[in-house]
Amino acid sequence: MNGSTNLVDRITGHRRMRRNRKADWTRRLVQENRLTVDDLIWPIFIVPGNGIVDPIEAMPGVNRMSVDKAVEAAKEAADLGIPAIATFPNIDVALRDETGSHSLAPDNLINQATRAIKKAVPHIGVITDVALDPFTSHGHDGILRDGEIVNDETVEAIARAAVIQANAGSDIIAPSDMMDGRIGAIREALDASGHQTVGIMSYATKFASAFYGPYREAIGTGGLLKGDKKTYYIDPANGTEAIRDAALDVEEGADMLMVKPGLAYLDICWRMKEAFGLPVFAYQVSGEYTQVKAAAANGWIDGERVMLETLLAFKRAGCDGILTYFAVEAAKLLQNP
Ligand SMILES: NCc1[nH]cc(CCC(=O)O)c1CC(=O)O
Repeated sequence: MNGSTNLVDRITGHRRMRRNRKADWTRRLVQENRLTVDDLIWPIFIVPGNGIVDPIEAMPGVNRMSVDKAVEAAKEAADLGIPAIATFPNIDVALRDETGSHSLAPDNLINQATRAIKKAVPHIGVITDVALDPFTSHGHDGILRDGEIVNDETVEAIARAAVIQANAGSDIIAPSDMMDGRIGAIREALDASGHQTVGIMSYATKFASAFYGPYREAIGTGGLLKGDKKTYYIDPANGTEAIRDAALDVEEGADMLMVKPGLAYLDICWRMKEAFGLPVFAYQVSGEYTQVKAAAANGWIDGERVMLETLLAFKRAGCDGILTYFAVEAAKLLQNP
């Protein structure tokens, strides 16, 4: 067939997308988004004790670590160039109560971990979640009174806990509880206590999702949680409501925004970035991690490629970075592809 007058040339008018895809070098030249180690935040789980590395069954490759081991992990992350870690505690059940009061203990597990990590690895960022769920006997993120998660009292407690976390050396406070008014209250409390440089990464749009299952096993709230979190997390059906919720956090002084879960909410990532221009992070949560690991373990997908593809998808969706349990694995691959 005559190449210049063939059917496809007539249809496309000689515009062929495949020219830019024809070789590795053209593909590299036109690549729009790149994943780098600077995009990664590594969430880790802390348990009491010493020398403990306790595998989490539903999250193959992820462990609960005692503070000394968490310090080693933070060193490894820093050596790989990972900018920040996010810590989550699994505290003794005996220390959990209706109001999550142990969140206010200056020497609780999360604050111990922050102190130890900042002392040993000062140049890695430490992001601490300030929600009450690791500390409540019912597994909810707030104070439970007469079957209701009470907003304003929870906000007061969270703002106090934020100051205590900042005193321990936390660089960024990340409230994941979705109470109304918490960002403004935390900002005021931090500023009033001299922590003007401590940032706030708001879990601005956190959805009432089924993807959090393995995390609840990891911090030991799975069996405790009564009911669900639908009175404070966002309905997965609602995108516009999510943007409005994030807008309030921006007004109240959030420095960074987060979307959680990640992959099922890429539209929200994009809309947040467009709407506010603030740094936007996606949290690729436990259930997302587990899906990839489980399918890969069965030989049904190429786990490494799927991992990198999902992480890159967050960049394409406008995210500035990703909280991911894959952080170390991805960082190693990015160093030595
Ligand atoms: N404040 C709760 C909290 N903090 C982190 C996660 C989930 C993280 C994950 O699934 O990886 C959750 C959700 C929940 O248990 O309801």
